[in-house]
Formats: sequence, structure tokens, C-alpha cells
Amino acid sequence: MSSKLFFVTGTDTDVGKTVASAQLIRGFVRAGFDAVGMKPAASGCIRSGDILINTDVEMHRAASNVQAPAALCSPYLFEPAISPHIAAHEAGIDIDLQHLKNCAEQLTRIADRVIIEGAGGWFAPLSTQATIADLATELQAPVIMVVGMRLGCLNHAMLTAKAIEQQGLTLAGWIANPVDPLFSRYAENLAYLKQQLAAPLLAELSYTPEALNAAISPAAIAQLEQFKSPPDSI
Ligand SMILES: Nc1ncnc2c1ncn2[C@@H]1O[C@H](COP(=O)(O)OP(=O)(O)OP(=O)(O)O)[C@@H](O)[C@H]1O
Ligand SMILES: C[C@H](N)[C@H](N)CCCCCC(=O)O
Ligand SMILES: [Mg+2]
Repeated sequence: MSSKLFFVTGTDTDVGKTVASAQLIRGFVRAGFDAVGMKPAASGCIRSGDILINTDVEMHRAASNVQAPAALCSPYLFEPAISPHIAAHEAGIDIDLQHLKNCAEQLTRIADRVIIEGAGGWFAPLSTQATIADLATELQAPVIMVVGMRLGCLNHAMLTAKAIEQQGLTLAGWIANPVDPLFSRYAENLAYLKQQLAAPLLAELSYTPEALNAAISPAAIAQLEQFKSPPDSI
């Protein structure tokens, strides 16, 4: 897909993809763009009558300067906080990649930049046939990887980066999120990833309440702006 879309993945679930996505949305807004978030499959919602409320979707919305229909920003919502493929199966719903592509395409018509947050990690399943990786491939979006900085993240980050590359997609950058305050040798682990990953380190987040309302730096936004639409993009 085009430079209008960025796909946010992570080394796992709960590594800060939503926090990073909201910071990316705010970064694009501060750079003068109309920016919006999309959560293709949100499992883990609170029910309020007929409505399902998801914190990822709400955080994207709070960061955005675009009023976009919920049906486009969060096409598939499920109550249980479980793998989306199981949640969809239990709800009797097929998560359709073409429908998600269509929603993303419609979002590109009402926003300059669309930040799409995956669920879980790169190979988290959306069905028995399709994974988050397949969705990102369908969208042809440059990928941003959030690394939850904790013991084990080096392997997870390298596996994810290799898989993105093997999928023929571009890793546009990565974001370090210090999820474990007791992580020993944070600096050495960061240095290893900086040396091993060809993509730029876009940001090192702080693990503080302020991180929930912060924005990615103008310099990082400028780096992301280098990505141009591939010929077969939306
Ligand atoms: N940098 C940070 N500062 C403060 N809190 C954070 C930070 N990063 C993550 N958190 C908190 O950790 C939890 C998990 O983060 P988040 O929801 O962003 O993970 P995720 O990767 O988006 O998970 P999912 O796979 O469910 O979408 C949340 O409660 C979030 O507020
Ligand atoms: C419910 C959770 N917070 C996420 N939304 C979904 C995580 C899916 C992980 C699937 C897996 O890799 O096992
Ligand atoms: Mg999230």
C-alpha cells in the first residue's frame, strides 16, 4: 500500500503497540497531517448494551484529528481478550482480508496518514487461513515494529524483522518500549538491535503515564515520510 498507510506490529502482545500507534498518530497530526488509526481486529472489548468498546480503538481516536466511522476504524470487535481467530470463530464471523483492505482504502480517502495496529505479534492468526502478516501483505504497507524491551526481545525482534523482510515488506523503522523496568543491560540490548536491524530506531519511549499522551518526534516522522507508494498500492 502507499505511504499513506503504516502497519504497526510488535514482538508480542502487550508490548506497547497501542501506545506507540497513538504517539505516531499524534506525531503526524503535529506535522500537519490528518491522521487516523485503524484496529483491524480488536479482541478484548467491554460491552455497553449493543456497543463494544475497545481501549486500543479509543486511544487511536483520542490521538486522531479525523472523525472517521467506527465501521472503518474498527471493523471487527470481539468481547473476549483472546486470539482474534478464536474470538471470530466463536462469534460465527469470518475476518475477511478484502473487507479490511476496503476499509483501509476508504480511510485513505478521509485521512492523509492511516496508522494500522495489528493484534498480537506478526504471525498472530486472524483465521485458520490468514495471519496479521497476510493482512500487512495485502495492504502493502511499510511496517513499524514495536520492541517490548525485556529479556527475550532480541530473538523476538530479529525473528519479526526477518519475517517482515521474507514477506517482501519494508521495515520502515522500530520503536523501543522499556516495558520491564527491571530489565538488565537495557543499553546493551538496544545497541545490539541498532547494530543488527537495518531499519532506523524511530523512538525510545519512556515507560511513564506521560507516554500515553506523547508524540513521536518530528525527526522520526520525517524518516517515515521517505516511504513512497509501491506501484500496486491502494
Ligand atoms: N511506554 C509506556 N508507558 C506507560 N504504559 C505503557 C507503555 N507501553 C505500554 N504501556 C501499558 O502496557 C499495557 C500494554 O500496552 P499496549 O496496550 O500498548 O500493548 P499492545 O502491544 O498494543 O497490546 P495488544 O496486542 O493487546 O494490542 C497497556 O496498559 C499500556 O498502557
Ligand atoms: C487479547 C490480546 N490483548 C490481543 N488483542 C490479541 C493477542 C493475540 C495473540 C495471538 C497469539 O499469538 O497467541
Ligand atoms: Mg494494542
